[in-house]
Amino acid sequence: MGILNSISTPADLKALNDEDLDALAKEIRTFLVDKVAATGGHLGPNLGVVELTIGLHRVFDSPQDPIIFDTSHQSYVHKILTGRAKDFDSLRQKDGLSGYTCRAESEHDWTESSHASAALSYADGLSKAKQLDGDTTHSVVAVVGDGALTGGMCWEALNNIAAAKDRKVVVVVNDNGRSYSPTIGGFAENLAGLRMQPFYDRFMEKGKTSLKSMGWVGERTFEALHAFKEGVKSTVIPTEMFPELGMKYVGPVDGHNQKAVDNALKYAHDYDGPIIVHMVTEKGRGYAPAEQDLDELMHSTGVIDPLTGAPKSASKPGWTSVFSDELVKIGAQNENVVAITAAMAGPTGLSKFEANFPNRFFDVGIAEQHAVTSAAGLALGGKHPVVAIYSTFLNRAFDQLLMDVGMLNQPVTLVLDRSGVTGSDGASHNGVWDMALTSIVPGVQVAAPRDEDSLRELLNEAISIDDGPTVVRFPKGDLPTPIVAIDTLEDGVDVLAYEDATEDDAPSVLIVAVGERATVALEVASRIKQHGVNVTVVDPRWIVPIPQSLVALSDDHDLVITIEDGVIHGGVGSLLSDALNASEVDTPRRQIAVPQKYLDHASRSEVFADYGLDADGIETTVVGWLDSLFGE
Ligand SMILES: Cc1ncc(C[n+]2csc(CCOP(=O)(O)OP(=O)(O)O)c2C)c(N)n1
Ligand SMILES: CC(=O)[C@@H](O)[C@H](O)COP(=O)(O)O
Ligand SMILES: [Mg+2]
Repeated sequence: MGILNSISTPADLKALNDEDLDALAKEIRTFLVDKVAATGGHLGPNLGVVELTIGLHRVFDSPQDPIIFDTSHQSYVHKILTGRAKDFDSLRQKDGLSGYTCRAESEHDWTESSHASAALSYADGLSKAKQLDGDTTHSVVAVVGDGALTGGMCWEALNNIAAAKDRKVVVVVNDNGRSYSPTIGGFAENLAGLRMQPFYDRFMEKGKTSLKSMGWVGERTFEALHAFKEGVKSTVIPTEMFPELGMKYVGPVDGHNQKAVDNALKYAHDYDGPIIVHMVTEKGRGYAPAEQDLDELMHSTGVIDPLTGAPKSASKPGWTSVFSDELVKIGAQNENVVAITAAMAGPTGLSKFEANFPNRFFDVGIAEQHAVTSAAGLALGGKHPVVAIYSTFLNRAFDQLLMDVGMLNQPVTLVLDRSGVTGSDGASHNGVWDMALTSIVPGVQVAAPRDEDSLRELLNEAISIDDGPTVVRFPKGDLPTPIVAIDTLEDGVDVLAYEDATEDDAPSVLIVAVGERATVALEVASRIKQHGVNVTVVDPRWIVPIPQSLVALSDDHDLVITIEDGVIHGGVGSLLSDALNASEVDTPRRQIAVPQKYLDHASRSEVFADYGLDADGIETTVVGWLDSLFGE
């Protein structure tokens, strides 16, 4: 690690010679494998941007030239080169290094949301601010993946960036042909065409003389052409791409040839206007287990053996695998059921459905807004679409749910994996907003399963509903121990427990447990009955609209507590309180929910402990309420 240890700021990169640069890239790859194998993280994406990121920090002067990473899961090399190599043992851990760019960590980090396709919009705005401040020398650089480029915001931004010929915005397309799986769609095919276009043919048409007349770029291209004929794909072609946008295009550049990378970025740095640099890279490059992971090229790994890439701990069947299995069963029985993913078939459990029903499976790219409204279109055509996306990414498609699906009462089922606190991916990945958001949609029905059986039941129930949108939400991770209801009320609410205090005429507490929170609710009930209260625990199963039996039950109790894994504002607790108000039921109500804030990264259990959302914390809070309400 001789060279890497000598790099503490990007300035240290500028003096390195070719040999040292080559050695540095090798050392960074070794470092990435060693560190990420131990912590888990986005190994594949970062192995693919080593030379690209070195080039960025050699050519541009961060942070005066802001560098914005789209999604920023591929910003580990950027962090290494900006003085944070020493922190990688704490990657994605509580109080440790974030897995995404983080302004609190460094002046070199500008953004923090891990939601894709936003970097170009940030860059457009930042460059406008610079222009207003009279800064016409610095560039704003946005690194965007081919996957993220399938997101609509990118094209909204490009439309604006391309129009401002006097703003130095450098769009670096990190084209590895992959989201998780191969990137799909017309644009992706276009990029692939460019990626595969043998530069050689094109130049031969143009004639070498014309190239030589093109000055520096022509000379470099001519040299590269000869290099390419020996199989090295590194060339710089200033051609028009995106003709409808009129943006200058440089590339395709071999994103692992440091000289070609530096040349292309230098050209972009010196170019007085908006420019696209198309870098062709390989996700997982240089680490055989990643290169051999043909499904996802180790897009995201848990803790692995660095030598073999094998997971250190076997994954247990989780919520996603149950959904995956049940949807295939439903698809076999109902040919109108179709499935949609936004570039995440594997992580959302749709791969089995795709394998079984390829014609009824649609991957729309990282395009959640399009996914939801195209689902409305499929529903208008008589299908029952199941849109499987992570809860946090539904935020992107709220208007589409509200106006394109809900207003037309279309039978679209949204299956929201990673609902609730996910933890290690930080604030923008917690799926804590979906209950507050979806419950706004008139006519929507939202279900929250507590275990495997209820997930299977509720998924079937949701897909059988054909007069409006339905939502099924479940958390990340392993399945809880099954919880069997001891009773079921007329509107489907499951009674999970009656815990009786020993004291006569003890106050009665109703706990409404939302989804997976049923497990902790039962634990809390068994504890608080020791404090002289009778406790009933129920699981609504369908949480929107609020089941009417909860209103009657609340009226029969001295205190009603909702426990949910979602933000407190607009969650089930709020909805139940609204329903009680509407029925003039004045039973005291309290909410155990995620606070209305952006939560720093930590494990799910650490976040729960920090915010009093684990059994101990909930018990403490509830006992406080009991004392203040019923204390002697
Ligand atoms: C709006 C949104 N949808 C989905 C994701 C999940 N996600 C994270 S990275 C990724 C693939 C990104 O592909 P690309 O932009 O090509 O970057 P690469 O990993 O190839 O470097 C996806 C789908 C996300 N972060 N944001
Ligand atoms: C960067 C991104 O959005 C995802 O790759 C994210 O890391 C989700 O990870 P899990 O699939 O482990 O929840
Ligand atoms: Mg990609």
